[in-house]
Amino acid sequence: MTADDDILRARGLIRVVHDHPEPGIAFQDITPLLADARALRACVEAMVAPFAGRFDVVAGLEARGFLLAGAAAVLTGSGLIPLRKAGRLPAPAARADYVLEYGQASIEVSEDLGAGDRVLVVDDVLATGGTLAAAHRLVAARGASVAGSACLLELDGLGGRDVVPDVHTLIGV
Ligand SMILES: O=P(O)(O)OC[C@H]1O[C@H](OP(=O)(O)OP(=O)(O)O)[C@H](O)[C@@H]1O
Ligand SMILES: Nc1ncnc2[nH]cnc12
Repeated sequence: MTADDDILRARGLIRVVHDHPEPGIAFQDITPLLADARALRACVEAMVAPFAGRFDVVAGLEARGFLLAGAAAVLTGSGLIPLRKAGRLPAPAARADYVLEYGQASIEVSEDLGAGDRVLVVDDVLATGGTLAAAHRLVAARGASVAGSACLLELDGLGGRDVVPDVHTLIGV
């Protein structure tokens, strides 16, 4: 089985949960995909592949982005920077506010993201693009640069690609 076969299979492992977390939302649940060793490895490898050698650290978005970012960091021998929901970091150094498909939120980063760092931003889902755009602002606020962005899923019809045109995504739903 090739890596492409594994990614095709990964697509079949996404569970759609209707009306979660609120009525009208078709929630794309990646839990079954994460539980499958081959699918998980193939997806993380394919997410980082276009950016090989071009980043120093992987920044992962809370919460589901952490799961993929941690794997991506270890796989590529990079450091890991958590971009946390506001109020969770003991010593935040910068903050960005944003709106998403079902609410609004803020994210923060610590001073461990430093000036000059080249950052690969990793998340599970691209929907409206609000989260990823906020992550880009946060990276810039620290004087670091975005080397690339990768998401496992891209939700069609929510405009995320218009907001962050260069994002690399694996599976469109
Ligand atoms: O493109 P956007 O419209 O910004 O939406 C994408 C974001 O929405 C979800 O985060 P959420 O904070 O809902 O959930 P989580 O804490 O479970 O990861 C998802 O994990 C992405 O981070
Ligand atoms: N419909 C959706 N399913 C899973 N994660 C999401 N993040 C934003 N919208 C989402």
